[in-house]
Amino acid sequence: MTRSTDCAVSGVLETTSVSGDPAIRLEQAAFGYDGVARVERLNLDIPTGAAVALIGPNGSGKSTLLRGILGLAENTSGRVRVLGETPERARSRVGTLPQADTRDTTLPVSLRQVVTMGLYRSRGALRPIGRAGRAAVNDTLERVGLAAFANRRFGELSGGQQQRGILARALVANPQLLLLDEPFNGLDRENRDTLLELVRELSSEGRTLIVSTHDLEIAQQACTHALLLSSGHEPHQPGHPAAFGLVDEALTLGAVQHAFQDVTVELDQHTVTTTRETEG
Ligand SMILES: Nc1ncnc2c1ncn2[C@@H]1O[C@H](COP(=O)(O)OP(=O)(O)OP(=O)(O)O)[C@@H](O)[C@H]1O
Repeated sequence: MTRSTDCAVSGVLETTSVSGDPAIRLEQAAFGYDGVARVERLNLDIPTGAAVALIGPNGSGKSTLLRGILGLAENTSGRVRVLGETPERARSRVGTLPQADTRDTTLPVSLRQVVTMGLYRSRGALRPIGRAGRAAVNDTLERVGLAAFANRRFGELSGGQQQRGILARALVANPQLLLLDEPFNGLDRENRDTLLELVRELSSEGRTLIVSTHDLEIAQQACTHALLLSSGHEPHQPGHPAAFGLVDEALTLGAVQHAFQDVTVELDQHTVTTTRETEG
């Protein structure tokens, strides 16, 4: 099936070919809060198995879009289908990694307990985890390289280890779709590379991922597709897509300039200082 994206930029990918059922279908969708759209004009299919870099300046609506896909931000207009269902019904099959600054690291819980929480979404908190659940927690901790830290208090782990622990929580229930909100923020080179490798692996297993990031190099290294959001050009105007498609085709200089406006961005390892454009 072929559908058109609602791209505001000429010269970027206008049409994306998609085969099979998309993991996410957005039809003129908008998401926001208290009846006010914060990101809009979303008209695209995210193919099953794609790893999508979600890129855009601060306030362009990346987190709001991810929350909308989870059914946690209002779908103020249009239609959204996630894994063939409404966001609320699909939620138990979706793993999430929220932004690091939204975490409470003061709670007296171990890393193992944090990862185990990832099983509650699909099973409910009252059902015992059982042997299979404990094995899933151990395997997932092994996978993210944190088996040796299982009983360590979560708040005592380094930022990079916490990030991998939260990823393990997202992975433990074997989700088909993963939404990672700025997972690379604040990571040193080693943790960044480990996480990059994990993202590639998860994608090669056929899972669909959306990874929000400010780093275009990460998008190019780990993702198949890119969705570039532009902030509204007037204050309080909702964000909207500037480009969507295969990563090399969507991340053109024109699309990046349109999305980032006055911000300095990195493109193909060269620093590009973009200038404000008026929308044509
Ligand atoms: N809970 C909320 N209630 C009302 N408005 C909100 C809420 N959360 C975010 N917003 C507003 O929605 C807009 C988009 O915010 P959002 O956090 O989705 O952007 P973002 O692209 O993820 O930004 P950043 O890169 O800074 O995380 C902003 O204007 C923000 O102030």
